[in-house]
Amino acid sequence: MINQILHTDKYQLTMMYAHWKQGTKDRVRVFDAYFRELPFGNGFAVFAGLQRIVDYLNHLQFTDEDIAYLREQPEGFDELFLEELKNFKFTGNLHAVPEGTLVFPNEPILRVEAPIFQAHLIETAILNFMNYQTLIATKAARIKRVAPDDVLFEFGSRRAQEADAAIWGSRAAYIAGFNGTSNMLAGKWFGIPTIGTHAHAWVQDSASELEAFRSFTDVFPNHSVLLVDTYDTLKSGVPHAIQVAKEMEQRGHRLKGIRLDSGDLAYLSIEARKMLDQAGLSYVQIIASNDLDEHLISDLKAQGAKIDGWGIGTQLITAADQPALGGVYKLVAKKEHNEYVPTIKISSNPEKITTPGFKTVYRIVNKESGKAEGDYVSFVGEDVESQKQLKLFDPIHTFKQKVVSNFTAIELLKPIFLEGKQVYDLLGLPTIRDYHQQQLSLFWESHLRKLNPQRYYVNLSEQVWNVRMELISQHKKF
Ligand SMILES: Nc1ncnc2c1ncn2[C@@H]1O[C@H](COP(=O)(O)OP(=O)(O)OP(=O)(O)O)[C@@H](O)[C@H]1O
Ligand SMILES: O=P(O)(O)OC[C@H]1O[C@H](OP(=O)(O)OP(=O)(O)O)[C@H](O)[C@@H]1O
Ligand SMILES: O=C(O)c1cccnc1
Repeated sequence: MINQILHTDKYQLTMMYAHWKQGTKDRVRVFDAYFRELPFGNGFAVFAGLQRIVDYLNHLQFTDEDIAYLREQPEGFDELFLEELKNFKFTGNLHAVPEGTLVFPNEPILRVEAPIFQAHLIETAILNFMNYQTLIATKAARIKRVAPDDVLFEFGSRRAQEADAAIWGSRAAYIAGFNGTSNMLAGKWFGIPTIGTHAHAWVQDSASELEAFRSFTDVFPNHSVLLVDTYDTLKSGVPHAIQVAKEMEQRGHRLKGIRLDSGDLAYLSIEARKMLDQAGLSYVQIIASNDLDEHLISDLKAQGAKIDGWGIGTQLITAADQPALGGVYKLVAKKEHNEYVPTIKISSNPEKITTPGFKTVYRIVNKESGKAEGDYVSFVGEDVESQKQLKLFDPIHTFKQKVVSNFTAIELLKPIFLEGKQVYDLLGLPTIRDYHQQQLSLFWESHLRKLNPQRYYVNLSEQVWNVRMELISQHKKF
């Protein structure tokens, strides 16, 4: 991977410089990364982005060219500071939840503990990778929920917000259960199965539609999916596909599928299915594409559409109905004399008040039902695992509470880097996909449904809640 050290906001560098000037650059600080609101009105988000974050941290280095560029800046960075940057490397700790984990608002998904000099620099890139990939994995999970048994193809490269988004978005969709991508680079880099049909141009460029189908299937006798809507789907495209499929049968081959890319996909798929079945071609699959998303797919299913596979591009890869996840990276503790001193950011908007302290997060799973009861944010070092009972209460509406016993507390944050060294072996994509499915099985259906899901609570331990309240009253002059 490439060195992206200057993929940061300028204010990170100016704060670094100011710390360097004041002699405070090595103070160790703790930052939490989290988001405040779930995207798409969904009941959960799917964390993705860790692989890229790990690559990024492993390759952080200011090159001579980077330094020369910084030297040109009007702020006039001191030569000794630029010299210092030459030795820059990440020496801190990073904890994160594994990719594929279901995550919820206001819980730390990632925790950085590092000299402030480093912790500032990496904020922008970490949020950039986490926000985009988590957004796309979440969108993909919504699509997967409405078509759990169908084949889902990610077709978005041409419409993605540039190349990185296409490639990493494709990976995020695969984590959430997509079956393949049309993007060859994503296939090469990540081992995602690649698939492709053909474009209208193939048909337009041939002497006739029939000729186009014959020549394509001659070249790919076992992998052809024919696009049937170039001229007239039911009068021309499907009959020609049937004719060619029958000819293929004579040679011992099977047409894999047809693709519908326009018109009324419910009506056309039902009619095409009938025509294929009547011709004895029930094995030929019907793939649909055309600006699809989870709403359209679920609507098409309700209309009885006979579609086996879905090619999904624009709406998925651009998260068109909510193109950004508002994940943030906030200072929560200062390490002083080996103690973590909690720090808070107050806001007139209660949702923006941070949760102070050096914290971790547990998923509280009921041993009897096997289902998650809620997440529990505590200070690192609080003994959560061996407690007999745990009081879960909503941090804002504290009267909403329940006591759980007979539970397992699973710590979600795992050590990824310790003192700058990667200590976590990144999981392979098949393992991440399986893990994601296991994660889903921990949750009641009511939290997973697409429309108006039941809220899943993220609770604070009493200690965290008390410190938060103390700091609010210290700082806020009502
Ligand atoms: N039965 C259906 N119910 C609801 N939406 C549908 C149905 N069939 C298709 N759609 C969707 O309606 C939208 C309308 O498509 P569009 O305006 O592109 O028309 P089109 O017939 O596909 O024309 P074009 O040739 O320009 O692609 C698409 O997002 C498509 O997926
Ligand atoms: O619709 P999406 O979900 O983004 O999926 C990708 C689209 O890309 C291709 O279309 P093309 O680029 O040929 O343009 P079109 O939309 O006019 O068919 C394909 O035929 C799909 O329609
Ligand atoms: O292979 C396809 O059919 C395909 C790939 C990308 C975009 N649209 C269609």
